[in-house]
Amino acid sequence: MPLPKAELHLHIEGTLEPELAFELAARNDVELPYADTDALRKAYDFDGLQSFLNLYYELMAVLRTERDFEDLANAYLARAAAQGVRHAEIFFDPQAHIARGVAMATVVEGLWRALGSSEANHGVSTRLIMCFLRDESAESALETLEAAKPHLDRITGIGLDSAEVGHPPAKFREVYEAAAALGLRRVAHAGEEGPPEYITEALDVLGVERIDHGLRCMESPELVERLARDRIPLTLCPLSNVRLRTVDTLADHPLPAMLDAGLMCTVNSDDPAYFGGYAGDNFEAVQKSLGLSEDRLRELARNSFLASFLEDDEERRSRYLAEVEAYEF
Ligand code: HPA
Ligand SMILES: [Zn+2]
Repeated sequence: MPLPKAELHLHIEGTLEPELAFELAARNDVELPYADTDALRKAYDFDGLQSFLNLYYELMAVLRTERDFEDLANAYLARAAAQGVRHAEIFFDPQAHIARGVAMATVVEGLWRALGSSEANHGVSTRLIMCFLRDESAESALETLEAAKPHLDRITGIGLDSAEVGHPPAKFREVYEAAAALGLRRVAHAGEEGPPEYITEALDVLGVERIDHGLRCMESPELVERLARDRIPLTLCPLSNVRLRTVDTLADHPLPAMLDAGLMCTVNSDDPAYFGGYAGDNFEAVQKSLGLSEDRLRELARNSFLASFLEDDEERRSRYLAEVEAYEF
């Protein structure tokens, strides 16, 4: 039995495996510019975030109907469950779909068909986090929040993703304030490719409760001290960092130094179909390459539940935490 864990950094569009991409392309009569799954997999050779994002947005063309989003989410939940994920807080990128003529309702209700029955079907509790694309305008983010208003019973929080450098968090101050007023939880990608200042800005200007990635905090001792003191969760994605060349190899990943510095780290998969592994694969990879002790692995699993948005279900959180403490390696 794998170590029980929560996944807090997972883009549902990044779980689109080549086989499902071709299945949906056939179903929706969409032509993909790749001969087959092998040819597509050969395109998974990224030299940074933008080269990945180009393919990530291109493949979304196959997602058209509620059923497509439902199938995508069910495929992820089944794989995640098999790797010990007991709770998943799932990002989605509505602007990337609305721009292609796919309505917010199609995306959210399609995902919900899988998420709403996930506990019964997969034994995984879920939350949905709507991300704004930071390389789109602040006005577009506000329009997206407006479009989401009929669906807020399905949506727990907001996030910020896509191309980071040149798009500082403060650009989205207004939409984060509006979302907070609606009772939405707030997270943001920061310090993946962007500088440590973006992490500080996400905390101070956007009021985020967790930082997605946050790797580059290690360049600022003052920031590390603050993040550790305030127990700000960082949702790290080790295999993603290697594939997007944020670190050279897994053995060079700063996770051990981050844990030693007292940072509240969690381990997640980001876009598992593209980066070579799901949540459990990421745990296994850091265990093997970084020699993390069982205590450290248990700490990472414990952190994932402590950092999750389960405040409305503390009984469940306690149950998950008890599973972590009782786990035998
Ligand atoms: O790793 C990522 N970083 C930024 N934006 C993203 N959108 C999907 N995955 C990512
Ligand atoms: Zn991400």
